[in-house]
Amino acid sequence: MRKIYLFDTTLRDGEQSPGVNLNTKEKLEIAHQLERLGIDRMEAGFPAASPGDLAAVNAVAKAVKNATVVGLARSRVQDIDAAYEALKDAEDPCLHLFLASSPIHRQHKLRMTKEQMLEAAEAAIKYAGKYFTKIQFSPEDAGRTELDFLCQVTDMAIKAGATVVNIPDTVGYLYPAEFGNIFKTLKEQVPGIEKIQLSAHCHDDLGMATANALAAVLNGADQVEGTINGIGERAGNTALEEVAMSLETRQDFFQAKSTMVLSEIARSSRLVSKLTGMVVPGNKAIVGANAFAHESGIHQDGMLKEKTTYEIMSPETIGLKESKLVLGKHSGRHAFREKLIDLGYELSDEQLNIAFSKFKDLADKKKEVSDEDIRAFIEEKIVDTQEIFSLQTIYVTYGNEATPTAKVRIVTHEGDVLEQEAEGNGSVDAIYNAIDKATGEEVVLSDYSIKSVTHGKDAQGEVHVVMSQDEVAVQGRGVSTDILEASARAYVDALNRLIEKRQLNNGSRRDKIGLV
Ligand SMILES: CC(=O)SCCNC(=O)CCNC(=O)[C@H](O)C(C)(C)COP(=O)(O)OP(=O)(O)OC[C@H]1O[C@@H](n2cnc3c(N)ncnc32)[C@H](O)[C@@H]1OP(=O)(O)O
Ligand SMILES: CC(C)C(=O)C(=O)O
Repeated sequence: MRKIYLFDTTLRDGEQSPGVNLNTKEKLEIAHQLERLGIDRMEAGFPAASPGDLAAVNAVAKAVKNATVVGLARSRVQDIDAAYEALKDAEDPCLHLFLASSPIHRQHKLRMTKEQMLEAAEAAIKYAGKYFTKIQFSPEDAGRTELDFLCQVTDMAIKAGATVVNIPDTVGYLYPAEFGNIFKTLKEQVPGIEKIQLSAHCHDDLGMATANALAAVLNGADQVEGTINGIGERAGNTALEEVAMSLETRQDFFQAKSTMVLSEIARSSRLVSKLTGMVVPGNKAIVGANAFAHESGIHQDGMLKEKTTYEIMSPETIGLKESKLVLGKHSGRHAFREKLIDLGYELSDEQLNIAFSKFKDLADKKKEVSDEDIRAFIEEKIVDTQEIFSLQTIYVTYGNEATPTAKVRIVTHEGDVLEQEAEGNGSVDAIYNAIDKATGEEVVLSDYSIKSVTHGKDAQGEVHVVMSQDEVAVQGRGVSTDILEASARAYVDALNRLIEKRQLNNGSRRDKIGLV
């Protein structure tokens, strides 16, 4: 197996993400985590950018013992001097020099001819050779550079003393076959190429940063550059966790490996996200919240039977506890039953069917059904199988200048339909008056409270009521994504408990119910 060196530039190119600014303490925290992650080389910053960055690179250079610490510099004396100042205390320092080689950059940005570019880069590499034994040279925008000129640049860099030549697809322009071909060509055509390491630095403008880096590996690259979570200038860089997991998962194909400590991936991702403020998208490969989550019934059933049906990697490998089966509107009975068992509910098949249809109703209203949601409706509905009254529909008319009215339809356990309409001093009061009229019950409501049991905009509201009749007091509870529905359910629940109690004491008073 060939070893692929990992060069992390979270602290340099990653920090170039708009809005990201890491202070020395934060850079040190990430640097230490990168050491735990087993990164070979880490680019700590661009010392000539500011005194603050010079100090931060210096702090990382002093602190890091298990990786090469790299500083970036333009091909200018003052940048190289600043980098030397920053890296002089490192155990294993490396200078990263760059100068653009593409026609667009030569003509418009540097205003240099090919010859001037070659001369300036050569002079810089030679000057840096006085201070550094490890020098990486990058022809910026190599991806859009004439291939024969890129061979010339690489040849010059090797002869001037570079130890690594890094090929950047600076603007994420190339396709994997094209990028791979650059490495193949350099390997075939540049004399002495075997004396140095070749490296790939890709950007994700067309979503191909990882694919391009892996194409480079297949064509002889020794090193891949990237960042944690793929952060970086514009659309970002190759995500190193994607490269390491690709090499691990498809060893059969790549015949190469990295020494990344895979179980530190999740922790590294969380730390970088926290300190940079860059949220990891849920669907991000490897480290997104959904990368090991399954929502649909058929997938969940497959996962419960054999995980490899829908997972090519295991979450434990990257330091996560386990895969998640997320309950939502696409979930099926297998996953639902498993969740109930996890939550400590053992239901009969009949109860499971009732609960499953309740769950589907709720899932139609909510994006994701949480454990609290399930507990709420299981405790509300399954425990209470004896329903004298069940609420079928409510309609409420409300306007701040009109009297609220409510119309309810209730079905009794014998199948009778009770429908009534009433006014009230508020929507809830109107609902309760309509239920009283429909059921014929005379009760005193002594308490009403409402709270949210789940989170977010589609949270479920839980209503508690306390009512009494002839000195018998009961509580009722109702849960719904709609607070008026939760209020109605709590009231009907309390009525059912009241009647149950009364039946136990006195026998049935169904004669009082006003049927429609
Ligand atoms: C592809 C990459 O990611 S490269 C790294 C990009 N990162 C950064 O730029 C972050 C740090 N940069 C900075 O803080 C500033 O740009 C500095 C301190 C480096 C330079 O600032 P300034 O001196 O004000 O120059 P400014 O950034 O406006 O312009 C860049 C100059 O460097 C030149 N330049 C660009 N790249 C190189 C290079 N590799 N070698 C030599 N000169 C270069 C430009 O042609 C331009 O020169 P000019 O002033 O003669 O026209
Ligand atoms: C400095 C170089 C390697 C760079 O960041 C790029 O070209 O994207």
